[in-house]
Amino acid sequence: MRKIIVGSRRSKLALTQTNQFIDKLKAAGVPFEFEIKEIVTKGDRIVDVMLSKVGGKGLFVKEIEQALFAKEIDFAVHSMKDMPSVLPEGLAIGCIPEREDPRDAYIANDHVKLMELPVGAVVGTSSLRRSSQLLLIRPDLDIQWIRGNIDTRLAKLHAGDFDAIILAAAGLKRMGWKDDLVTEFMEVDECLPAIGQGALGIECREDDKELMAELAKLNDDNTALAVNAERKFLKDMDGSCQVPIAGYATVNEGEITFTGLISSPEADQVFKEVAISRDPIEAGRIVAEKISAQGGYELIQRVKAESNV
Ligand SMILES: NCc1[nH]cc(CCC(=O)O)c1CC(=O)O
Repeated sequence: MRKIIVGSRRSKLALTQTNQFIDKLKAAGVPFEFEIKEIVTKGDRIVDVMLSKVGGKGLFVKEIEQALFAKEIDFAVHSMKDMPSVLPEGLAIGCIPEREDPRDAYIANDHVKLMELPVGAVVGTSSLRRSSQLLLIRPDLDIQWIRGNIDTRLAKLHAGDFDAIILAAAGLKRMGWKDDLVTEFMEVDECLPAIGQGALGIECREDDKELMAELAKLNDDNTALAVNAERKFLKDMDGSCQVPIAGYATVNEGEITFTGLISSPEADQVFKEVAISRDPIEAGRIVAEKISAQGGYELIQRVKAESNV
């Protein structure tokens, strides 16, 4: 029986996601043995710098992709939202399993609701996407950067460093946290999720046909359609962590409804558009075109130029 080496970052969330996916493969009767090989990525080593300042998305995947090319590993389980919009030549997404909750979770000390926080309350997030959308609802909040894994962030919250924090619901649920930890789940129309949030992407070598065929068994067609629309938007907007970018698609009987958003970091300029199509690429492209036509593309270029000086 072929032994598949699975690469994983060594964070608790990454290892949990990897183990849960391997369990699903086993339950589907996939005829392989599995061994996990832990890989430390640049993103794991940088803890105190704002991610958007040090190069964004690629940080968590580069070392893993090198290990794939070197055949040290056969596949890796990524959070889709950490994956750049274009994969290197020779690598492929073997499957996109069913999506977890895509929403952001607002967690406050004493469960004080977002609209009931005192003026100037301190909210922790390290995501420009979350902070800019939060400022649209509560412009008075004092948003401060928070880094570290889920446990670290919760500890900082409970120690009183913050009045509230925002985390992805998917990470919390996969780690086994119960819903009562969360003060409010932010609905997607008030805080549009990150591209791919809640979804996993299984990355492998494109020429490993034997593995690709087995991975395909765990593909969730609707999640894949939705994520493809979201990632087309990301690609067309030339998205990077420097600009708040968000996107979320749902699929109903083959029809994809995709909403994309770009905003300035200060949230004084926000572009949000919707497209409906049966083709995910078209859905993503139309929203990107609409937003670009209104000045969204210039906004991205401006923010990029400013952050490079
Ligand atoms: N940015 C890190 C990251 N990448 C994926 C998740 C959670 C799981 C997911 O979104 O699929 C998280 C944590 C968070 O944003 O709270």
